[in-house]
Amino acid sequence: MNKLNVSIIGVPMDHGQNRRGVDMGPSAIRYAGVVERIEALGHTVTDEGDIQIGHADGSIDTETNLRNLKVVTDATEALGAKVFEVAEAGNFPLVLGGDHSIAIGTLAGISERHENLGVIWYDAHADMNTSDTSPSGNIHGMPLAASFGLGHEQLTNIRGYSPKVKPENIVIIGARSVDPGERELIKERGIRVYSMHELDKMGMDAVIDDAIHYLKEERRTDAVHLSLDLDGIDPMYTPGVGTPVPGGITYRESHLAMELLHDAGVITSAEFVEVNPILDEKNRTADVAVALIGSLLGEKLL
Ligand SMILES: NC(=[NH2+])NCCC[C@H](N)C(=O)O
Ligand SMILES: [Mn+2]
Ligand SMILES: [Mn+2]
Repeated sequence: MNKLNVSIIGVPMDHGQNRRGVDMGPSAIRYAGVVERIEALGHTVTDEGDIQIGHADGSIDTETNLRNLKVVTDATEALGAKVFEVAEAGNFPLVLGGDHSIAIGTLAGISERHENLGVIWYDAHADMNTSDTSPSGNIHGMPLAASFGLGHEQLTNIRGYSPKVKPENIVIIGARSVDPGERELIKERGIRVYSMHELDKMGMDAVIDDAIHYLKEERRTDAVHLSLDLDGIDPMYTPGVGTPVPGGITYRESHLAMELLHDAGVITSAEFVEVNPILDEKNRTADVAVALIGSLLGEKLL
């Protein structure tokens, strides 16, 4: 099997939403043994440490309807630079969140190196709001829209270019909570969504197969980023998330998904986000994140 040089980048940020504690996600995932788990598979791991995150007061700006815009912009800019640097060096970027707003930075760093990036968004949510449609002002509900160029200019223009991805190169898996503005965008931009409905009908095996075929054969993407929000999984397995939605993907289905993605060899970068140790039970959610990272990077029973 292909051995990787994995670069771990922690992003202890909780300013993209309003439940404190998700900034401790990177420590919890490290504590759950992520480095050892990856090294045991024969990969080399460099822990690049954490991106510096500023302070913010948590208020929503009345003019922009955005919470903590400045600090999120600064953090995603710094993350984008780091991701670009490690990817340029030939390493596999593995970003640990932190709330999902950090994906704005990850995608900014990754996409700069690719003509036709694909994205798999494993999430209960579509994260496709803009400041105009957001019910919360929370930037963690906006990274996908920002990455295809919609929303506040400071969010769309990280690293000085926009858009980062084509909407047709995005696949969402696990959606079950979608806001009205997001629903419109999904239809209008032709974004491929495997909601819980499709997952139940087709099964995870066929969903991943279909998604890979779509991204590689139809869309001809030259790299695929996996953005995995732990709330995509059912909260009975991952209680430590800020916006849990019942009726989610199971633990077993999620492992199968990671194994199939590994076997297909399509994923070129990944991030695991929204682990909130304050809301968790005995670090279970971080343990699931580490186990899924193991499967994604080649762990097998026998
Ligand atoms: N990354 C997440 N957990 N996002 C949750 C977003 C929830 C809701 N759609 C919002 O815009 O506020
Ligand atoms: Mn989510
Ligand atoms: Mn999300």
